[in-house]
Amino acid sequence: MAPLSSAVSTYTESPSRLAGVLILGTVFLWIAQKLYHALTSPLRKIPGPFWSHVTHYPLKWAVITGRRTHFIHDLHLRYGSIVRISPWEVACCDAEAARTIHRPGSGFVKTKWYKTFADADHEGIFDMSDTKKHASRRRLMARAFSKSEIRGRWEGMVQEKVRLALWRIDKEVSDEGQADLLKWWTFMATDVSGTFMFGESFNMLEYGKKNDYIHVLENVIVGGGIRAELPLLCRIGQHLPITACQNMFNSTYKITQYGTKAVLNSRRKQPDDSSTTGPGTTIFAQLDPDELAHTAYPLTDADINREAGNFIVAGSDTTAVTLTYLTWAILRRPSLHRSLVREVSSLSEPFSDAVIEASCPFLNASITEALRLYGAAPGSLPRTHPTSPTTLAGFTVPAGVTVSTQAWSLHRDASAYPNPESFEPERWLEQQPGSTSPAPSFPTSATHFQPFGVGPRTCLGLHLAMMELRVAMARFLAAFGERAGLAKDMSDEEMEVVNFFLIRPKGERCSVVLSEAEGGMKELR
Ligand code: HEM
Repeated sequence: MAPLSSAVSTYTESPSRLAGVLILGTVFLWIAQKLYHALTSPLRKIPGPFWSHVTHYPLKWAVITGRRTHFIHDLHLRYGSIVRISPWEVACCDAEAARTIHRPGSGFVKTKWYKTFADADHEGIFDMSDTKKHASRRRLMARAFSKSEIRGRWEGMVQEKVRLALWRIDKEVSDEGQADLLKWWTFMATDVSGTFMFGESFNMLEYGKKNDYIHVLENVIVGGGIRAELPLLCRIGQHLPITACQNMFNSTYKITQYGTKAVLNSRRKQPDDSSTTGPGTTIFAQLDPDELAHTAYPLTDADINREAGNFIVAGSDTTAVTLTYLTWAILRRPSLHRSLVREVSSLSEPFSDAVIEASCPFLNASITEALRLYGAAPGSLPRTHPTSPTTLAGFTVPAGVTVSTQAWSLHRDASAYPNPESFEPERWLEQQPGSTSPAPSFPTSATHFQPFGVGPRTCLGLHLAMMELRVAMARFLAAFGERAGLAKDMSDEEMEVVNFFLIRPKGERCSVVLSEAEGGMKELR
């Protein structure tokens, strides 16, 4: 017994040695537990890098550095259409698997990632995981967000905001030599969203500079993306005495404050409740009256407040960023730019969204192509099946595991899109038999095209977003024609994509110039 008691007394008399032994012991147990998990995990047969068996930190690093979509895409290129990206998460880039996960009645639900992202004490349509409650909320909203209602009630407002944005772009070029499209498209989309959800424009286009609200909006998306993946980092950041951290991680409650306007304005009477023409007060004043009367989940003021916050976050930067990349991609290709100017100049004024959709095949194909390469929300859409294992791309994925699909990779699958990284609107044009002009084919149901998500959780604002993209791009081309071009100091590197749930250009701007030409800008204001 003597040697043992002397060993024990050596450690108790030397606290630093004892601490060393405890640390070594803890590290040993941690490694043993990780190895045990790696060797016994039901995910161990799914292809993936060795680290994915034991840690999620390489993935989390990609999140913090704004490269999550690229990181997962590289893993798909190396390991195939199904890949393990962390000890408990699997990514699929397989059209059939995407259908299995997202089809109605699949049993897959949104994971708690969405609740952490939304960071609200009251759930909304974006983060609901109860499928019955979600279906009821969608039915309530379906009529107000339908294409005919969106066009009938809101097109005039969208056309007006677009005109104002173009006028501001023209003026900024006159005053400063160039104009920042990312800024003006963001102001335009935010003013549209404000009027649509809250019944009041933020007047960003009139003020012409970022206000507190825009900063909140920028923070809420980046902060939400980081919070959802690294909650601990966010909890620490919230309490650090650093303004940038506090703004980033505490911004959700400010969005909710704006939501009270939506509640007040939605109570105002509609000019004409029954018709699908005429302006709206807010989108919440146009919900389906039958559903409102009979739903098992009535819409309270707190719900309206929450949904208004959801919609403004979901609907502003998404549209603005996609539109910025669309304009940039067109201006980089002079021959495409020329064709589009020609196509739009054949429209007679005042042309409507319906006319653009029906008469501008090249423009519609360019929008589709921009959504393929630069749709603003191309990242993982995490889902889980709470009760059953599922076979995906030939592998069994147990119940409770997070599975995700990312449009970024599906849209870059060379088997569906030859030369996938290249912006080629022509790939969406089909020659109709007997016709000399191309016709657009917008494959909304195609399994390899999911810029707005897919299945019952597909984007609610799709028709509003598409109308903004069409009207803004057509009016830009009509107003500036071939005078518009990228500023000389704009590099491709500045437009490289960074990804914090949504994507953004790395350089945070997209500057354009307008060359001198007879006549100046056409028909604005
Ligand atoms: C180009 C613009 C837009 C893009 C690329 C886009 C993309 C998406 C995507 C990919 C989803 C699916 C998210 C998921 O399944 O996890 C989604 C959902 C959603 N989007 Fe959009 N969106 C855009 C514009 C808008 C607009 C203008 C609104 C206006 C209200 C909006 C409202 C929503 C809502 C409420 C959801 C959640 C739907 C649900 O879970 O039932 N989006 N969007």
